[in-house]
Amino acid sequence: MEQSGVHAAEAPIDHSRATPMLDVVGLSLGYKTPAGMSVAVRDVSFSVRRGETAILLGPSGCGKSTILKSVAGFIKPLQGAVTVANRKVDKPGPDRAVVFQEFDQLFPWRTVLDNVAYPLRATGKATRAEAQDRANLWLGVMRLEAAAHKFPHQLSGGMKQRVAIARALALEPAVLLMDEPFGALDPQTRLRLQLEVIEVVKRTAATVLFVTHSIAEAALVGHDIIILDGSPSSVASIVDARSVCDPASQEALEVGRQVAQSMGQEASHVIGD
Ligand SMILES: Nc1ncnc2c1ncn2[C@@H]1O[C@H](COP(=O)(O)OP(=O)(O)OP(=O)(O)O)[C@@H](O)[C@H]1O
Repeated sequence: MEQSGVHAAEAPIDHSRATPMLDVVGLSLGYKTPAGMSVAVRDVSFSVRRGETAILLGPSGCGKSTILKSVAGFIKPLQGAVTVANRKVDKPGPDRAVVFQEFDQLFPWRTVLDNVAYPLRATGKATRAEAQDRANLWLGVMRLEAAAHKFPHQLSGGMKQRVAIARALALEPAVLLMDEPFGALDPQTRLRLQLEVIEVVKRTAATVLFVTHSIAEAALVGHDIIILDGSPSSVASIVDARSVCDPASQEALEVGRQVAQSMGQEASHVIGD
């Protein structure tokens, strides 16, 4: 999103000219275990263009979160590299912000406003007054003005996730990383938040890497759907979902079918996932 803020990219993005913001090249990742190195991901390559959302999709345990953590800088590659805006990632940094699935990722002792403002001050991105202004702005974007002075325990799960998203976006990261952010929500709230995130991503030209194991969510939220398979996993295929605007549309069904086929699943699974 780079210094754009909310005002930035209200103009539509010309995707044909969009350049990669995130590049993952030949990435292999693993975990040290008592029995030796356990390789989780092998030779994964993909890129995410500026202002677009890429989905990591695949069965449980295929390495989606592992890749996301590596992009965040928490896990070092065994091989290959991650670059964000042409800078190699070797540790966590302010150019990447992460939203997790868990509702308890907020500071319980801080108000909603302060949850969003505090990281801006702590990272030196803003003075106290600027941080408050920016936090108020982003609470507005996520329709949370009325909750500004509440504490996390007074919020619903969906509201907590919206605060976590506002907090991440307020940092104006080059890449926003989302690890199943709506996985613990009821279907109705989940759909509402999916549509809100799509709208905010469009307005702010955020570049997003989004983990899910829902085909329907992938088809709705993503521009590209990166399908992982195998053990250790690698990229099985990448499906273009740019045609999908409505979860109930023919286009959504068609993309869902393509994805299901790549994952070796029955197309009927798509509708109910
Ligand atoms: N800390 C760890 N130590 C050892 N192995 C791990 C660790 N974390 C994950 N793994 C293993 O790495 C592989 C990939 O896990 P990961 O959590 O990235 O998968 P995932 O696709 O995100 O799964 P899910 O959809 O269930 O969240 C799995 O085999 C998992 O058991």
